[in-house]
Amino acid sequence: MIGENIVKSFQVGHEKQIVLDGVSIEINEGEFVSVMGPSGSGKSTLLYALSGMDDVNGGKVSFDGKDLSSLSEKELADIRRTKMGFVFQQPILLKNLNILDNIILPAMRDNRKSAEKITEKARALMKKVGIAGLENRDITQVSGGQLQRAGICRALISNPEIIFGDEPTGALNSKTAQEMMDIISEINSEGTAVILVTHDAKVAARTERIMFMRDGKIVSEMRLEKSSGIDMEDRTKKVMVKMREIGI
Ligand SMILES: Nc1ncnc2c1ncn2[C@@H]1O[C@H](COP(=O)(O)OP(=O)(O)OP(=O)(O)O)[C@@H](O)[C@H]1O
Repeated sequence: MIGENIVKSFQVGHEKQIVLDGVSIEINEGEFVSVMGPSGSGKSTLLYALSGMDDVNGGKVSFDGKDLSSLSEKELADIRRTKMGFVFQQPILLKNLNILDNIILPAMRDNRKSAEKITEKARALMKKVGIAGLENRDITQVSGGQLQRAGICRALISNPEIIFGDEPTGALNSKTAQEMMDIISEINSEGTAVILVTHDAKVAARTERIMFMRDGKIVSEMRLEKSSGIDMEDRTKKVMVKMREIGI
């Protein structure tokens, strides 16, 4: 996925507010990237631009060699549904469906797959993230951490190439957040690229590359090794030093 010189502005009253001011970013296959920066620096807007959820005012976003702006609404929706997965701070699940039906919903629109196969996959994912047995629960009958795990299963049901996470651990306590990061790291180690926005140095320290944003620009970048077997405390400290250095 390549974003070249992305510009995004919003009209607020008579004023035009530039929120992304020429951002270029490349995410390689299977990479694990995070975006940090002060509130309002444009992190979520960048995720929306890269995933085609929002159009851009300048520059170009390409995915699998295709310029997103050249695609029809349907082509774009198909790419989002089959190649991209989304995890938000609060999972967007439907109230009138149980957990299992919420997870399988995006894949049920794919005519090439049988409902049985999709359900099988959903059950395997639920087991993997530790929520097996909650299939028939209503979304109001599970904890925040369990709901977030269901959101991850839903994001993974179509085997996406990339997962976009907008503060995926933001609403969780620190223990559950780390468990969630274990799951996301495992998904990444199996080949899915991940880009996530976070305020948490501990979360960013789990990734391989951190992009730091300020006022709609990427102002710095930090590379870390693949995280397995590395002292996370030391890694987190390094991220915090960098944050302090650039004033975040
Ligand atoms: N639809 C919109 N209309 C007008 N302004 C918007 C819109 N969406 C975002 N903005 C503005 O763009 C700026 C960047 O917002 P964005 O949500 O990308 O920031 P962020 O870095 O993700 O912040 P946070 O860490 O608080 O979530 C903010 O000033 C916000 O008010």
